[in-house]
Amino acid sequence: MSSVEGSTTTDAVASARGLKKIYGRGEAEVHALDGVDVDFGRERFTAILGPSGSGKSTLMHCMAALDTPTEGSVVIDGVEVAGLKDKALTKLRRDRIGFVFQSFNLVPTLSARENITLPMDIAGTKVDQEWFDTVIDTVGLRDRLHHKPNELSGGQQQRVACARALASKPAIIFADEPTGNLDSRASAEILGFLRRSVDDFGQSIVIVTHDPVSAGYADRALFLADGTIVDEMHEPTADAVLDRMKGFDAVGRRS
Ligand SMILES: Nc1ncnc2c1ncn2[C@@H]1O[C@H](COP(=O)(O)OP(=O)(O)OP(=O)(O)O)[C@@H](O)[C@H]1O
Repeated sequence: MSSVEGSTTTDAVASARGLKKIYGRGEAEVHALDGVDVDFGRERFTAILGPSGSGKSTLMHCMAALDTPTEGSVVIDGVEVAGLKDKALTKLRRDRIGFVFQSFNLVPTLSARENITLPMDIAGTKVDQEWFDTVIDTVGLRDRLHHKPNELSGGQQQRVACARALASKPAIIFADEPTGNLDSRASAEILGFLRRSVDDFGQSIVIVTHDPVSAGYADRALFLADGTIVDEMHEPTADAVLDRMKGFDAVGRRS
């Protein structure tokens, strides 16, 4: 087992065992994930950190069933992802997984409201109005619902993306550098909102971040290097995470 002791727990909403991802062949072969065992806790906020190229995005994409691992297993909310047929995979992604991208990924021709309800509209699921109201009030979007993405600031667009992820009450939300394109004030708003959705609504969240301050909002920080989990921290503070990151040398290993 290559993960650090303690990165697996019993009350997990998402788990990986022996996760490997190899890109390319022969001399161009890259082991982006090199045997990851990890559990993401239910109703917990987890941050994944690590140097550039350490495999953070690959791990997120494999966990969120957006990419297929070369080896190993991923279980989301009790469902083994490997071997699911297209229809079942689409249903898993739609019903149990939310994803927030660094670049917002909103549909430019739709209003904020339409973007938020789009996954449910496509699935033919009825929008739970009470929950919709709770979500948009929490992210402070009520007076922006009829605006198109290009009429919104970056922070507002990311709030729409977070509301879209939350609206279907997924088992877990993965967010890949959700504040990477935002200034510090908008970042704090988004992270505060993600934190509240864990504390108030019992949402489970995993984010990838380069930023120790962002990791400080999480319950747990995991550190990746060279495609494996090399360390973890419970109740991380920005200072403690910064100190830990200074312990990586140029290729990411603990110095
Ligand atoms: N589609 C791909 N084809 C080939 N190699 C890839 C591909 N995607 C990622 N890689 C390689 O896999 C490794 C891990 O990449 P990944 O994007 O997961 O790292 P990361 O930690 O998210 O990096 P960053 O912080 O820079 O976003 C890197 O060496 C990268 O070059």
